[in-house]
Amino acid sequence: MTAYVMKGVSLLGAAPRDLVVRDGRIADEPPGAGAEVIDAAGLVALPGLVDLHTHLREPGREDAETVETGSRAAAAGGYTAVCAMANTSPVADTAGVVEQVWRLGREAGLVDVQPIGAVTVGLAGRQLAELGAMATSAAQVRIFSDDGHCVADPRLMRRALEYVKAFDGVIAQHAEEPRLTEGAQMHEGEVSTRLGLTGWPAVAEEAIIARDVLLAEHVGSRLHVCHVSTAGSVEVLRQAKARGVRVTAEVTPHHLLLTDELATSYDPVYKVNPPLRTASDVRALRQALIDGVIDVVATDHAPHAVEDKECEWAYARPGMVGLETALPVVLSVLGEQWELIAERMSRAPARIAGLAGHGGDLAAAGSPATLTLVDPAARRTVDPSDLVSRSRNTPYAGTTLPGRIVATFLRGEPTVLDGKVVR
Ligand SMILES: NC(=O)N[C@@H](CC(=O)O)C(=O)O
Ligand SMILES: [Zn+2]
Repeated sequence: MTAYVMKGVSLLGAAPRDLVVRDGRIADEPPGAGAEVIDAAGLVALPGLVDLHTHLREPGREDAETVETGSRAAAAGGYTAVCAMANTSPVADTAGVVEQVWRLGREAGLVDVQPIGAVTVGLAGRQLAELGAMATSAAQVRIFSDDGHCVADPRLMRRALEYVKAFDGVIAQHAEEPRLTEGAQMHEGEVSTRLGLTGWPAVAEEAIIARDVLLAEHVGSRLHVCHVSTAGSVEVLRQAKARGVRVTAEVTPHHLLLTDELATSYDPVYKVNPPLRTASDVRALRQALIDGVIDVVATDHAPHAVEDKECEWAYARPGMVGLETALPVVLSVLGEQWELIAERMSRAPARIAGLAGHGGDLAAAGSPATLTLVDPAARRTVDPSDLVSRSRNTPYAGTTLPGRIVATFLRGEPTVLDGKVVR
């Protein structure tokens, strides 16, 4: 195994030093002859990023993304682990499907692909899927989600929370009261009124989060809230956390940066679920991320084929790709707060997903060399045709963002060097 020495690298913004990688780990002895030298002057090393919410589309929509192409996009974005959402076709609601995704991830070998299992059979919200069989499968599923759909039935949600408590699993909820979002096309507010589009009200998210934190408190189980998008949701979470409820939450890069005003273009690239909200929601989400009311930035990378996006707004699928722009967007929002970025994009998601070997301390000799090197001084104008992902539905085309991922290492092996995916 090749040894590496990263010359003049800054660990989370600290003074420059040399970082030696040997036998897959951070070493505190000299690299020895034959080590590859990486000129890392001006670069910042972060623990490899971990995404709790990635749609890899395999099995079923390999024309939009595969485990392999999504893994490549993840590595290019500085990720070393991704949690693959269950809304594939067939749905990841059996041990067989989660094992298939897990095995495809291992074969691609670029990031650790941790499958998420469905909560209910076929995401239909009627009966619990075989959570135990998925947990004890080779994929060792710990996170369950019907993402794309809400587990709307409170009795099923309660039973799911009870079931996973035995193995310290977590239910990740897509919080959307379906009766309040029938026919919804965008955020319900001033802009939707102006455009005459059916609105998706903030309360449809907030009502489910309020219910679910109470259920999680009652059961004493772990709840994770996917893609929090409103200021009101932040307040519900703040109160629940203050009471000691075992709840964690994520926000997407796009909800930290973009607003519902973009819908005035009628360009479906801005159509996403939950929808882009208002500027005051964006402000509340940023503050919650800084405060820790929101634990994690998760991409909700949602690749879609051209025919599903380049059509009329009403017919377009919701979702945007995000793996390759997540860190640049977060840098543009938070600035170079490296400790905070490492916590919200690597350590906290690794803890929530139970991914040992991710979110480690790069200053500690013996830690896995699972890391990413970022050039914070570089700026990049996003060109959809440059994306590594198989899909092109980025809302940032033509936008200039700070930060470039120069290299990514998974257990001492480079997956990205000089900004290019190695394999
Ligand atoms: N976020 C989206 O707009 N779409 C996701 C599903 C989801 O995360 O709800 C998808 O699978 O395309
Ligand atoms: Zn969702």
